[in-house]
Amino acid sequence: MTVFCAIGLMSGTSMDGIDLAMLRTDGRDFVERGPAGFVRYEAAFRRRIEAGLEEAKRIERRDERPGSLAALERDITERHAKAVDAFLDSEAKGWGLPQVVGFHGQTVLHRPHVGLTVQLGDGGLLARLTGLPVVYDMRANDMVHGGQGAPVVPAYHAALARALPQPYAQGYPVVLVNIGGISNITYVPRSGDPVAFDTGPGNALIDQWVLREGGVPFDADGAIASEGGIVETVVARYLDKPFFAKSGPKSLDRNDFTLAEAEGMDLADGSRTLAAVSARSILKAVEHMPEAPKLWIVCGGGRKNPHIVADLREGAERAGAAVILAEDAGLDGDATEAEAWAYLAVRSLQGLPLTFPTTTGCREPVSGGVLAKL
Ligand SMILES: Nc1ncnc2c1ncn2[C@@H]1O[C@H](COP(=O)(O)OP(=O)(O)OP(=O)(O)O)[C@@H](O)[C@H]1O
Ligand SMILES: CC(=O)N[C@H]1[C@@H]2OC[C@@H](O2)[C@@H](O)[C@@H]1O[C@H](C)C(=O)O
Repeated sequence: MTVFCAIGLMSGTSMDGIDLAMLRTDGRDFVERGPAGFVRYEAAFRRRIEAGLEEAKRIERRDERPGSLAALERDITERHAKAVDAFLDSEAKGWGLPQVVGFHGQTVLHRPHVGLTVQLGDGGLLARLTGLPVVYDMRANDMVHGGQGAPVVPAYHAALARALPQPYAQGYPVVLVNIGGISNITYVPRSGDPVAFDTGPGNALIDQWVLREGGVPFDADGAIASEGGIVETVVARYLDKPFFAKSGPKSLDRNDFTLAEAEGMDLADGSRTLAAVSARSILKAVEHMPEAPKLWIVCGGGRKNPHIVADLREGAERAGAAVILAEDAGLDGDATEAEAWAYLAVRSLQGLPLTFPTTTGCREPVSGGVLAKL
């Protein structure tokens, strides 16, 4: 068994900043989780990325960088390099020098139906700036092989689910749910391949709503939603969308769901209603799972919105399943995606599959990623 020390970097669809995490892993069953960190983007930079999403709509070939996107890609990469340097000097000090960096970059466009996914992130530049080998562009090869290009985290979710501490190790099928800007699930049966897909909007609509209606970037601890109620007609409008009737594999672009269905509510009702949309769209995913899960493990920033978690718990418990937070299972729900990128980089170095027919719809299990050496 060859164990690598790897660092993973994730800038997700919430566009709130860079998550960093360190792992020692063989890219298979052995995973020793290390320190994690986060560098927040200031509001002006988040707005630049948002503007970048608009410009990216013109992209037809994935290497095109129209308008400000080339400059944005360089700035995103430089920020990742600074984040790595600071992380190695602080949280990760003493954990050893990583042998590889797994670099997600920032998704600015995702159109799986035409085989196009674009992550801003210059792996070669990051390798030069950090002095470390970098594995990047880990979605593209999956698309070349007929996959959705997302979600890619399930290989790591499955490794975590197979190493759960007692009493949770009895709980199969286990579902790991990531409530990020968009939510995605990985269904892990007692044996066999994981099943995965995106489930719908996570926090992105809530963030957009509270920014527009209240001038704040997110509904911290669900405080705004606590003042409001669920408008069921709005929930129904969202859940009636054809996306929810489709079975997986399926994946979303951040702009596939908008606030169009939410217009007319006041700030608090909107926040509460969109939290319900987030939870119920995750629960609807059960319709597309091979069996009803026994245990849900919640990762991602949305687990800090108590309304999302309460709604999810209520629905899951009604179906006889338990809902726990990542931390209850000894995990770090903020770091899971960054850890996954570290894990996937090690798998990429070894030529192991990153994705499977049951996770992205690729024709056969495929590896991926591009290695930028020094
Ligand atoms: N204390 C909190 N209370 C409520 N919501 C929170 C809190 N902290 C974070 N969030 C939500 O979590 C979001 C960030 O989540 P996360 O970091 O998991 O997303 P991401 O990694 O960008 O997304 P994705 O998984 O889609 O790539 C924030 O934008 C916010 O909406
Ligand atoms: C194209 C893209 O960046 N998709 C993200 C997004 O954020 C959550 C969900 O949609 C998931 O499919 C994916 O990220 C996770 C990390 C993944 O690939 O597993």
